[in-house]
Amino acid sequence: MEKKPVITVKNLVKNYGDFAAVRDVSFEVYEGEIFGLLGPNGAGKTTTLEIIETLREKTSGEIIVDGFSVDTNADSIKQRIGVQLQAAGYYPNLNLSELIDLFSGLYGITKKPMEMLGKVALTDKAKAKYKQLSGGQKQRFSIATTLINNPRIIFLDEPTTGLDPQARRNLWNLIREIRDAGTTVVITTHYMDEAEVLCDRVAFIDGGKVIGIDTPDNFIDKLVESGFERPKQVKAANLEDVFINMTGKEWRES
Ligand SMILES: Nc1ncnc2c1ncn2[C@@H]1O[C@H](COP(=O)(O)OP(=O)(O)OP(=O)(O)O)[C@@H](O)[C@H]1O
Repeated sequence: MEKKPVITVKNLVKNYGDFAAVRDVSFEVYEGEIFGLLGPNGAGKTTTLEIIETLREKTSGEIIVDGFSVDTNADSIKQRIGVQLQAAGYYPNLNLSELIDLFSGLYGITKKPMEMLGKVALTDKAKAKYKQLSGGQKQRFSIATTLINNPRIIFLDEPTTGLDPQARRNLWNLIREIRDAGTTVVITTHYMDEAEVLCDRVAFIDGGKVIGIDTPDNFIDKLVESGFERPKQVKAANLEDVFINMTGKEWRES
């Protein structure tokens, strides 16, 4: 199948004063994939994402999102993407249903709150306030808000940080469903197990530069071919398997 780029980043540079946070980043994200940006703290992932999202100015380079340049068509890009709000953006006195109404109004569109909440299995929480939700429910609600404007691409910055193993798996399934429904997903994560099972392709960023880009499988195969071996025989299960086995495979939220 022909891979069609939906995001093109060419020679992106971002300096904060004398400090070069992004040094020369180039990559493409293909339509319909889950694309992971991986790298150590401070590598420049969030800066890169925020520039693509038109929330931050670049120093130089070229960025095209769904055919539009961030330089000349930032508004068209904003209409085509979904970005997670920081928790502070959720007005404390409104319930989930009212928040969806509010955000729909900001986009100038009408969306049925129950339909949006249904996409993330939160209809029974329609009358709850954001602060009353569990960590997993908060993340799911936040993902629902990224879908309100029927975006072509959504951006998820560390969406599973702090979640328990079941909630994490539940969120992976949700993200896969969103991709399968035709939305491209760009995600950052510090969990390599998550990137391995979830991402179609990943880019490693370090010191403001892309140091590798490929499918997780290809990266692992190449490392093994190079003679790499794990220092210790890996056990057939790990502590996370024990956790899931003891607390039940089904996701729950008490
Ligand atoms: N507004 C700013 N002013 C100055 N320096 C900044 C600013 N924002 C980010 N930086 C610096 O730019 C570098 C890249 O930060 P960025 O947040 O993009 O990294 P990251 O890869 O997302 O890290 P993390 O994994 O910790 O979220 C860091 O050294 C950071 O301190």
